[in-house]
Amino acid sequence: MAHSPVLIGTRGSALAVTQTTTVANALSELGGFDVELVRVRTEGDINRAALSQIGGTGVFVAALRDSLLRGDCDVAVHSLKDLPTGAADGLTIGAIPGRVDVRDALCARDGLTLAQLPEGARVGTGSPRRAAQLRAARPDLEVVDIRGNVDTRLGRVAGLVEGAPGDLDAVVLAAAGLARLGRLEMVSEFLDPSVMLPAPGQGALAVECRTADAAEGPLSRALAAYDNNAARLTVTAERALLNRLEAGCTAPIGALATVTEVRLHLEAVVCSDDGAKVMLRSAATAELDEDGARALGVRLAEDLLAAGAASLTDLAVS
Ligand SMILES: NCc1[nH]cc(CCC(=O)O)c1CC(=O)O
Repeated sequence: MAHSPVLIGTRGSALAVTQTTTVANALSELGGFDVELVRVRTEGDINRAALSQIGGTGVFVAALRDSLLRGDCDVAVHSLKDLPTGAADGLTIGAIPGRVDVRDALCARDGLTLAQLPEGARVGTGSPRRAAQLRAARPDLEVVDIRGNVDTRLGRVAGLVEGAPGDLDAVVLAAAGLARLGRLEMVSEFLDPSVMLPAPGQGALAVECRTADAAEGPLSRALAAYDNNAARLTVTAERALLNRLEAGCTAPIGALATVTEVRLHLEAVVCSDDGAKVMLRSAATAELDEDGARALGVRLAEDLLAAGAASLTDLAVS
């Protein structure tokens, strides 16, 4: 084992391979071992149905986890926002690297901002969270359900990608994914979290490994060194909220934690999924430690439940 490379599992999409390569290089450098990428196809890549209809959470994740548990890879790299909040038997999140831009980004034709889009403009997103917040900001927009990888979605915007005719005025994508793919020039506006709260965990990666390998050895040391405290605290708070609401990554819930000098601040929104312009938004702060972060997420979730969050969206069914 000592001389064989550490096998790093990844989905096959351009975004996944880009972010996994970043992680693999960092771990190799920190741990002084060789790494090798292992591509794993996931249900989310194969199934073309609308993401919200594939059923259950973690469609991008299950195959990578199976591969870890079988020993086909030693480490799996996930986009954190795609990772179900429940613990996986025998697996541990060994590292959460520093977060990149957490915001959602509007990629519109002709450089238009959200405010500049003409009345009735067609905006594509497959995310109920983005759809609800778009409708709240601009009730006149026509929100169009789209799927596909980042390039496919950008190609839907008229005049944005050469050779793609495009049938939409804009799409909304995570700035993080666009940045990792070198496509930030497609962004016409970075949406402020006061308008569009990102998904819990957006802009963060999870480096998962077998629990037994997290305890000792070069891989465990590399993971510990790669872990970023602010990223772990903010993601812990956001995911504790999501978990308490018993919701998954397709629920119309936004959450963003930020570290101020001495406190952790968490803001969240629960949207109604019937297209009505109803949202519940709340915020709270806590001490800067992992228990405090978890408690903060639970507390804010309970505030939202007390305010009627469960009547806005079907929270128990992910
Ligand atoms: N649900 C798909 C997904 N999962 C992770 C990212 C990239 C952004 C990130 O790492 O948070 C994306 C694309 C998108 O939402 O635009």
